[in-house]
Amino acid sequence: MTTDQPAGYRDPSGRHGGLTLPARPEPIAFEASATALIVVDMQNAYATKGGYLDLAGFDVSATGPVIERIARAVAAARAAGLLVIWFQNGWDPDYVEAGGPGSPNWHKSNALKTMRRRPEMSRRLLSKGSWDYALVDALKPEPGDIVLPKPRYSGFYNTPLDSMLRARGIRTLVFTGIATNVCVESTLRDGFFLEYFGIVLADATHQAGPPSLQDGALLNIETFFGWVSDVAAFEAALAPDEARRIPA
Ligand SMILES: C/C(=C/NC(N)=O)C(=O)O
Repeated sequence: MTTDQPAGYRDPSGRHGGLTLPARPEPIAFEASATALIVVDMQNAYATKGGYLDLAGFDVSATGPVIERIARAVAAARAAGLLVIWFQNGWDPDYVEAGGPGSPNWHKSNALKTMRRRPEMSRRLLSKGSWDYALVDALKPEPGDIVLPKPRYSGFYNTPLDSMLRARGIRTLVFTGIATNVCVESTLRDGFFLEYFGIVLADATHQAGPPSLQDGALLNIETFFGWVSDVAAFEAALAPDEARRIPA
């Protein structure tokens, strides 16, 4: 849906843009040139059987359709000229970046806990260069995209993400990926504090844990931190005007 605002218009409230995305709790305006699509941690670790989440006992059996919908969102974003950013979560093979016992990450990371329980997995889970760390085969960054390694759940923590976004005038972040209740929500929350407008495409995300965590994360986001939409609505909002016109 287009508005009659002039090109380049910036609403001082930040809710700028000539495009409108139907979303909960209300539609949100955005501008393609000021929006990035973020694909969170679509690595074998999180989306493939035999990867970290699966080995740690989390259900990854429903990630196939999520991968397909992420591919659709990426294609729609690229066609409309949006910046696409791929997060990759993990650490060096010696896990120095993971922090030792002095870091809460060492105590809470289920990947690190799994490796402590099963030493034969050591250096395999979420370590840079491993199959587990690699993005799933079906999703491929292209030239012009940004691939951003991150060492903690939030993509803003100890990464150049904020300056990369500011340098490009990005104000709206559209999230896809895994896990809704961990790295997606953590990054969207940090973005909220840094004045970014965060939108989750719910059907292009998947939780770590029971489905109640997906529902809880989405409800929390739409109530307190951002907006929740879906891939079909995102595609329709980005479709060229002619595609939106109803035939006579
Ligand atoms: C549980 C978990 C989630 N990561 C994510 N990408 O949301 C982890 O990294 O341990």
